[in-house]
Amino acid sequence: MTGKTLNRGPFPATRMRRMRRQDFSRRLMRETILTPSDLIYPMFVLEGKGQRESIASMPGVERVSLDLLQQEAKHLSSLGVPAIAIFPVTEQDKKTLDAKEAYNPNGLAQRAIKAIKDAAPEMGVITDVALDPFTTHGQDGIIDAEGYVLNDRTVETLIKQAQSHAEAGADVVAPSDMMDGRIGAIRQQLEAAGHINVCILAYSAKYASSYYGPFRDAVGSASNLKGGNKFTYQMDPANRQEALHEVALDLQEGADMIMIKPGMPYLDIVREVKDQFGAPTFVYQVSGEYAMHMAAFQNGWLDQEAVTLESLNCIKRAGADGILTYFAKYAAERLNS
Ligand SMILES: NCc1[nH]cc(CCC(=O)O)c1CC(=O)O
Ligand SMILES: [Mg+2]
Repeated sequence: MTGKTLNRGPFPATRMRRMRRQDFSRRLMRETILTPSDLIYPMFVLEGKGQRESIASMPGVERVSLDLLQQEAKHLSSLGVPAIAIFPVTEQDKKTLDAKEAYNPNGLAQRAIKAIKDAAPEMGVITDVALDPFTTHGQDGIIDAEGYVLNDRTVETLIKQAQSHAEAGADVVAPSDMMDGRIGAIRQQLEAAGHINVCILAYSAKYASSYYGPFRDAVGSASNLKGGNKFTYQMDPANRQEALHEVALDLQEGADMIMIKPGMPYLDIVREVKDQFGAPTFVYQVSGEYAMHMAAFQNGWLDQEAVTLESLNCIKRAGADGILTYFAKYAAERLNS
């Protein structure tokens, strides 16, 4: 090193740091701005009154009865969160092999829809169309003697479930089951029944992910599943082109919105789907993603506010028009403050 002069090279005409130097110019060049309007809050609902249960693997998330759901809906509405996605916790004795509780007009999900609409009519209500909360084995469909999930037999039941949600007042039905042809079948049924303005949010590229563990604890399907998996219908995490194929089919069949799930490990898929189709694209930051963030926050290893908002902002930057996240309420509170 001694005796050598520093070669500075040509004087830089472009200094990228000029625009980063002050807050005003950082704000002017910011490409992605997260707002409460980007967020959808998934909520677990329970029977009863004044009931509130915590979920060990999802600190800060609770299962709540319908009266508390109504209070939450009003609060979320005042924060500017546009929609709630509801997930019923079905009592064990209502689970059957044919999952008929899924389309009970007085079922918990159907009453939850009405409860939200009564309390906060402006709140968008999104329902989960899938059979796993209603089957004794925790699979998303009707099974044969070998335990294989039967596609067309399951779709027959999903149609009834979606229609019952529409009749209860759902704005959006969201099939999360990954049966083939269900979007077209549900669309046809809704049209025939006069529910022409009910939207379909298709979980189009839903991967067979191990990040769903805490959700299965939350809805109580983990114990029913008995260590089983969903590899015969959900997608292999190794696949990319298959996701594009799935999205293309769901859009052809009449989906209004499509979803990629999980979120953060799958943002390459989000970008590609958004670029290729340009349709309203949603991302589910799932229970396992929430759990690992919370574990780090609770240990003091990561800063909760900064990391939460960064994670959501990055999902939006990747191409999401909206994000289902258990951080929706927290993030909207932070964004409003
Ligand atoms: N139809 C089931 C369903 N709907 C939403 C989730 C997962 C959501 C999450 O992990 O937050 C799952 C779990 C699964 O497929 O087993
Ligand atoms: Mg499909």
